[in-house]
Amino acid sequence: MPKQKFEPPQIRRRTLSDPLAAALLPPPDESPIERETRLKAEVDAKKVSDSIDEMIRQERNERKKSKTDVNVLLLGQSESGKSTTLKQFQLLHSPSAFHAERIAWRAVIYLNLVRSIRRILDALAPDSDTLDDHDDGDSLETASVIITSSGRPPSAILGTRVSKYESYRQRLEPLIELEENLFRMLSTADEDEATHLGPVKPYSQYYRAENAAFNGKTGPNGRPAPTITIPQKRQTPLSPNRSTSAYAISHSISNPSTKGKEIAVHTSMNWKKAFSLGNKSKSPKSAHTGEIEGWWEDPDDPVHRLNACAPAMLEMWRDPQVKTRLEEKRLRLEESSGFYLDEIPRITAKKYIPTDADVLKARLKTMGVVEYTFSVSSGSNRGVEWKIYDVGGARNQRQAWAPYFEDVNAIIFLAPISAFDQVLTEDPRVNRLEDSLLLWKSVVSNKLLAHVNIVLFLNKVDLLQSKLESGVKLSHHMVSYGDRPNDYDSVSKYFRNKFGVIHQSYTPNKERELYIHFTAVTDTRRTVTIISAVRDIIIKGNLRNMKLV
Ligand SMILES: Nc1nc2c(ncn2[C@@H]2O[C@H](COP(=O)(O)OP(=O)(O)OP(=O)(O)O)[C@@H](O)[C@H]2O)c(=O)[nH]1
Ligand SMILES: [Mg+2]
Repeated sequence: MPKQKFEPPQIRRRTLSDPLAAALLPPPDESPIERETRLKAEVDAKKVSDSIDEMIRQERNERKKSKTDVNVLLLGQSESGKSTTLKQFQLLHSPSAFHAERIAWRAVIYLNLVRSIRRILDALAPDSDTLDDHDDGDSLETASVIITSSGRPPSAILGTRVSKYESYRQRLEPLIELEENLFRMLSTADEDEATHLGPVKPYSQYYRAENAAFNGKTGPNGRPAPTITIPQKRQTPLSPNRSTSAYAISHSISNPSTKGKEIAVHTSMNWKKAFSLGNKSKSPKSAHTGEIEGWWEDPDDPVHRLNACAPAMLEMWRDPQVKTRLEEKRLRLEESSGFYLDEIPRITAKKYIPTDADVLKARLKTMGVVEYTFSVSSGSNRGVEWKIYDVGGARNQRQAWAPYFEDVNAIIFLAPISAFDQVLTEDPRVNRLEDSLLLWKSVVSNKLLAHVNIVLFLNKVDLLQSKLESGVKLSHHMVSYGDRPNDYDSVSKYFRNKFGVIHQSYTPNKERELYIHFTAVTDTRRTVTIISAVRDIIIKGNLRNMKLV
């Protein structure tokens, strides 16, 4: 090996070109005593400098340790249960605010019920046998439809005739008009609120347009203010007529050609006010005591129409021929707003006030991002400020997620494992479970999220259980399941393993622990326990990450 050349002049020249280095050079005529003094001064200066560095480091650590914010992002496909999870957090941490808002959900619950009725009528219609279920994107949203190779439910071709169909249709006709009217009312209840129809724009477009679509309104951190979307079958015109009662029925707005469109209602601070059915609605307390007149005194309130139609609704829902027909069409209304059908007399009562459970089950599609802040007043998490972000899970909403990845400390990912036999509303060619698995893979493999704690909620286990018990076979929809037993234990373990393996294989951080819970987030008792456990996991994970930084 050739000897390396030593070239001091060059080095010296380069060093001298650096004014700081030149200033630090010892004087050329330095005596030994001066040199000793200088070196000692240098050692002392280094000690001071090191102790300052140490102080800064300690201060930074302290600051991190006392940092009180925990940001949690709820992720998952549409209808996975994110907003329901958020409602559980609200119910647990701000129960009085949650109760105060129950009344505002009345309109949404009415809409959910009326939609179920319309879907039953659609399914009973004699000519519906000739329809391919995919024609109606709306019905795919929540109904479980098993698709055969021909693309049609197997028994839909030869179906039971419901002898009283025509009578039901006529008696329930007022509800179809009421549905349209409720949409119109919700979207115009507050004149100051921006309301818009049509497809949802990606996040970037909202940003670029400087929130033109939101009338210039922005949420915290300059991010677009959130909106909530109610899926609807028919689009209604948006010409508020403030001179008439908010509930007056218009017979001229029916427009079936626009079915499947969605209506978006702005959800800045006033959205719940907008949903409170006008200024006739009174607090639950006054409703009970009867001190003040309530909405039921208003002849135009939707409750009267619902109340009048209740006997027909009840009769239809209990009709054995209807049950058989729905089974034939494989329309599983219990997976969506169907649960209100079991409560028709209570929900259509004139003085109906939604219960906590009703609110938890009310379905409103999220558009944009909803933020909820709370702090815990006792226990080891005391003083910690939590921010939970609930995003829209539909495909056209997912661009809005990325800006939240930067500050997030933990993700709760929801995968509805009951959905193995369903397809996406936004793309009926895609199986919902497959979409969940792909989404899961992209979240766990994301490098930006490498040090973010992830908690997985395998959700809707109640529906999974009843689906399996009713005989729906997982292997018909996931060939890889093979001939394993079709019971809840085996199926749930299979899903747990499937999601676990994806995390293990794709996470950029092999140290990351994955926490998996089987959940039914509409069930408050079960969910409260899980939320407490999750809070502790997140706090511990956060502390661990701080020590690593
Ligand atoms: N039976 C049952 N229903 C559930 C469960 N979780 C959510 N739901 C219902 O499923 C529907 C959809 O839930 P959401 O919380 O609105 O879903 P999301 O993930 O917020 O949906 P997007 O806002 O569209 O992204 C609601 O009607 C919920 O009540 C569950 O575990 N069991
Ligand atoms: Mg939601």
